[in-house]
Amino acid sequence: MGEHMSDDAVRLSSVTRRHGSGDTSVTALDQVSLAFPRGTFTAVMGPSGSGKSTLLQCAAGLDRPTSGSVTVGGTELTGLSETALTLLRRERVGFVFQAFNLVSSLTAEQNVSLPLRLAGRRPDRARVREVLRQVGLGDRARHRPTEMSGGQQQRVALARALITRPDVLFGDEPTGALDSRTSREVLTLLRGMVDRDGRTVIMVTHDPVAASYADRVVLLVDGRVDGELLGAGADAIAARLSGLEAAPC
Ligand SMILES: Nc1ncnc2c1ncn2[C@@H]1O[C@H](COP(=O)(O)OP(=O)(O)OP(=O)(O)O)[C@@H](O)[C@H]1O
Repeated sequence: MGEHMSDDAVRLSSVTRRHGSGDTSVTALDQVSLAFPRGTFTAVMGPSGSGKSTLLQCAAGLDRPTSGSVTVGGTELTGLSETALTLLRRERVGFVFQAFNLVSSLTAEQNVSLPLRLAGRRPDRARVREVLRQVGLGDRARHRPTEMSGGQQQRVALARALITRPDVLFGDEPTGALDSRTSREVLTLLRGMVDRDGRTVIMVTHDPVAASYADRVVLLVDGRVDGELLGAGADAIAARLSGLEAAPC
């Protein structure tokens, strides 16, 4: 198979990430193997400190595993130079965070164009407008973040993440700062990107309602995969999580 022919947008094989050394070392991820097939929406959940952010960071090439391997769109990240990793993150990976991280002095359109400019590419105005239309902000292209609601700002961040047509979109608590109605709007957009456009979404969340929009919930406990829920509703997810939180250490 050619390197872009993989059915998995992201794959982790026996990924271990240890911080520090000796007695004080912390194993944030312990032999984690997971595949994220193209065109699927996965939520990553687990108690605080279970390794969710570390998983996301390793999967996105922002952090390097101590051992094991990660592939994004069929490209093996182990052994890539910092420059190659930076390029990969710029072109093949999209991010949305809890804090929208928009540049306040720039309009929506300029914020969305930014990843292309950083990559030294000339932004195609029609494409920028098209992506803004896809997130329902076709009429806000000239607005600055301060002139928009939280939900609108997160949709600009989504458009910015999608402008390079990434292999995978990562969300670290993307609805954490939004009220429940606005969260639902953003989650419905993410769901639509997977269903309509075949995109791949991997999202860390603490919210069972947000996780219920995913096809699959991966549960982490102490840096290990503790199980998965497929097509589960918010109540079933909440029940499973409360079982984890109550478990003795
Ligand atoms: N840079 C670091 N140095 C030392 N330990 C770290 C570092 N980053 C993470 N850890 C530890 O690794 C473990 C996993 O952390 P991680 O942030 O991935 O968990 P999390 O599930 O995302 O937690 P939360 O839900 O609280 O954000 C924790 O014990 C954490 O203290």
